[in-house]
Parts: sequence; C-alpha cells; structure tokens
Amino acid sequence: MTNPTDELPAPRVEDDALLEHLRRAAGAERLLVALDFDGTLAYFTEDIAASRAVDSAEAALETLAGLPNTWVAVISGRTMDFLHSAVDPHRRMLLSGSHGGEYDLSILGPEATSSGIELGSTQQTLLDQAVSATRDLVDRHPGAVAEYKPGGVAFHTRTLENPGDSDEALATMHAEFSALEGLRITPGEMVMECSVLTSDKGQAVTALINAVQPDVTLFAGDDVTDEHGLAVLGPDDLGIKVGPKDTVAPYRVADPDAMGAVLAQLAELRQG
Ligand SMILES: O=P(O)(O)OC[C@H]1O[C@H](O[C@H]2O[C@H](CO)[C@@H](O)[C@H](O)[C@H]2O)[C@H](O)[C@@H](O)[C@@H]1O
Repeated sequence: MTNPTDELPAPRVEDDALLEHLRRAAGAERLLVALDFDGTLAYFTEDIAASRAVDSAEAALETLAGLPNTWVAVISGRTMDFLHSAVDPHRRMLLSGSHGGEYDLSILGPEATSSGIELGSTQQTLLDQAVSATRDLVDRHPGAVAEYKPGGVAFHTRTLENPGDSDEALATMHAEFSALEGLRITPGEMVMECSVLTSDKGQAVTALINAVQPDVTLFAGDDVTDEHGLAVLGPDDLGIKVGPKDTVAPYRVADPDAMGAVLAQLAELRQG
C-alpha cells in the first residue's frame, strides 16, 4: 500500500515560527490534530453536500491517523451524518458535529462515550418554529437553501438568484431567530444558523482533550465559531487561523491548500 503523502509535492511551510512549533508538536508523545471542516479543510462550494477536503489535507490526515499515539479529529458545525459520509467514511477519526452537539469517539474503543442529539419537547417546539421561519424566508428569497440539522437549522444565501440581497436576507433571518427565545444564533459565511443546543467548539476541543489526554493539541479553524476552540488551547498547543478573520490564534495560513501544506509537513515530521 502506498503512503498517501508519497504522491504529493513536498510540503512547504514558510513561517519559521509555525515550522518550529510544528517540529515540537511532531515530537509530542501523544498528539491530537483537530480541524474545523468548511473553510479550513475544504473550500466553500455552492452545493453544501459537495464540499470535500483538499487532496493534500486528506492525504496528510490519512497518514497522521495511521501513526501511533496520534489522533485526528474533525470538529464541525456539520451534522454527524455528513461527517460520516463525506469526511471520514473509513472511520479513522474522532468526530464532533453540530458545533459540539454530537460526538463519535468510537475509534477509542467501546468504553468511549459517543453521543447523539435527543431533544426535549420544549426544544423540539422551538426547533419546529425556527424551521418554519427558515422555510418562509427561503420561499421569499429564490435560490436560498435551508439545511436541517438534528438540533438546529441553517439559512444559506450563497446561491441566491439576487446575490445582492444576501446581507439583508441574513439580517432578516437573524431578527426572526432572535424573536424565538432560547435559540443560539451563529452567523457564518453566507449562512445564518440557529440551534436549540448550547454546545460550542470550545466544549468539543475540551471533550476530545479529556478523551485522548494529548501532550500537544493542534486546532485550526477559519470562522467565528472556531474561536471557542482556539481559546481553550494551552501554551504548548498549536492554534492556527485559516483566512483573514480576527483570531486569538498565534498562527495564520491563507486557505485550505495552505492548511493542507501544514498538515503534510506535520505528517512528514512525525513520520520522521
Ligand atoms: O464548522 P464548519 O465545518 O466550518 O461548518 C460551518 C458551516 O459550513 C457549511 O456552510 C459553509 O460551507 C458551505 C459549503 O462550502 C457553503 O455553501 C456555505 O456558504 C458556508 O456557510 C455548512 O453547510 C454548515 O452546516 C456548517 O455549519
């Protein structure tokens, strides 16, 4: 069997401080490599079902997941169903979906606790109201898309017939979600999401650290929701922002291809 990283160009990380931190991370006894998905491993696409990790990242994660004392995790706002089908079909990773609402830790063995989402009746009523408001707004904005999740719903504007209406449509969705008491509202890239859950990616990173007990954790993300995850990292850990948004992370890369190069470099260093 060929090593996936053998088929790719040599990784190039040009930020010396990041490269030095990657070297230290690669030498850790136990290493957790946790990534956001959309905007971090995958470029944005119009069809939300079609996005996939860039080849370099996918190959590096495959290599890392096969190394001893090394755990790969994806922590995403996506549903667990999407993560299973599109991100980790071979079940090599730890997964958290719905912004920390769902977990699949089954690679750690039968004693690890995986959990889905079960809503109480009050939560279900609230979610039904949010779904109804989202459907109404989709009907008023041709090209808009509703994405349904076990604990929430997302209103997408990337495919609007009138792209200039996006900001106003997102603001309307925000206002309508705000009128429903108890929803957690999460703006994102051409999306307005809400959830009846209270979890966030900081809780997800913490849960995975507790489960794996790593000496070093890498977490990378591109959006506001990822800041919760970046904020819980310790001084030896490695926080990376993908793209231009404000961040608490000490390191930054431009896009998913650059993130793929970082992961390939890490895989090469840890294999060595
Ligand atoms: O936590 P993430 O893995 O970053 O997921 C955040 C949301 O990403 C998805 O929406 C974004 O990507 C779509 C596909 O590229 C794009 O069309 C959309 O405009 C973006 O907002 C996903 O659909 C959401 O469920 C995630 O919560």
